[in-house]
Amino acid sequence: ATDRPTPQHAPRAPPTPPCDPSPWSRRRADPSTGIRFGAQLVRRRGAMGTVVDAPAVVTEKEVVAENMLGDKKVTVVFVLGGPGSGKGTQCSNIVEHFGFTHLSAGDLLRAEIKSGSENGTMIENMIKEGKIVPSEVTIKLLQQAMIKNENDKFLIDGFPRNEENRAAFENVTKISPAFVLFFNCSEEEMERRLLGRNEVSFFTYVLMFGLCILIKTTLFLFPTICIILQGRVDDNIETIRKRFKVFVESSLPVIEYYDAKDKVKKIDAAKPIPEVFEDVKAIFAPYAKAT
Ligand SMILES: Nc1ncnc2c1ncn2[C@@H]1O[C@H](COP(=O)(O)OP(=O)(O)OP(=O)(O)O)[C@@H](O)[C@H]1O
Ligand SMILES: Nc1ccn([C@H]2C[C@H](O)[C@@H](COP(=O)(O)O)O2)c(=O)n1
Repeated sequence: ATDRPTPQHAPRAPPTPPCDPSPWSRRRADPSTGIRFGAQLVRRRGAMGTVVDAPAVVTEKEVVAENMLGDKKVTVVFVLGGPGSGKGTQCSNIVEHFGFTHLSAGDLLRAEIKSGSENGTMIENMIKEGKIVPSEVTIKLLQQAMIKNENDKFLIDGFPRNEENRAAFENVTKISPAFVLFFNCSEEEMERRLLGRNEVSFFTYVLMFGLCILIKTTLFLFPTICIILQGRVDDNIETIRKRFKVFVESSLPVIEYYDAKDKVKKIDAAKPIPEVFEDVKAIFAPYAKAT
């Protein structure tokens, strides 16, 4: 054997076969969403033997134009920040003033649990543990929601939560965000807000019980009302602490990734709601609705 260096135009080795055929490896169109995938994602063994999603070799023909969802051109803003930093609150204001559609990844996952889908139990357990649901599940829900909606401007709230979310979304949809709105807030303040979100006074329970007696449906209605009043299953101190840890370890690196691309617009989210919205408004001014 000779010691000659490999010529630069040497034929490439064939791509490694996927070690786990997953929904990602389907090409062209996903029948349930009708979306043409611009890149194929396959499961490969990465460093240290971990399974990672990596784009496979794609031919030029298959590459879909940037920010096209099927045949639709879309503007996407990722809304990120710690749990309880006020993302949902401000998204409602942005929807009202700037005509965006709000898609909360957490809300879509909670709706999936309620729908009784086959993934429901897995999603519920992961949310209770404060963990991040596998990207393929969340991305599929986001894609379906964007396709169903006629709007072309979307606020994607609480996504991408980790590097896997980010890379998979970009690879599958070919969409990159116009910018990332980042709500910066201390853990003490976020904890106070989250615990407050689940607080329902004893008086409210008594009032509801009284109402149920009045309309003579205590047996069926009151337990249902209690479940609704109980609020989110993950707004308890134990899960909140886990969510903070996941945010620091997994979500902050995503914000740093976009920051390095100069795409992050950081908001001081510790201020009162109207003041935070003043800062948000300044950022969204270019998207003002024509009157
Ligand atoms: N600037 C603010 N000052 C005080 N309270 C706020 C502020 N913004 C939001 N809140 C309150 O904090 C709680 C959490 O807000 P919100 O649901 O908008 O946060 P979030 O970031 O979407 O949370 P999560 O990530 O858990 O979904 C709510 O009860 C909301 O009314
Ligand atoms: N990209 C996402 C977004 C949310 N989840 C799960 C895990 C979160 O704790 C939970 C609630 O989300 P929130 O409403 O606080 O944004 O939903 C996920 O796994 N992946």
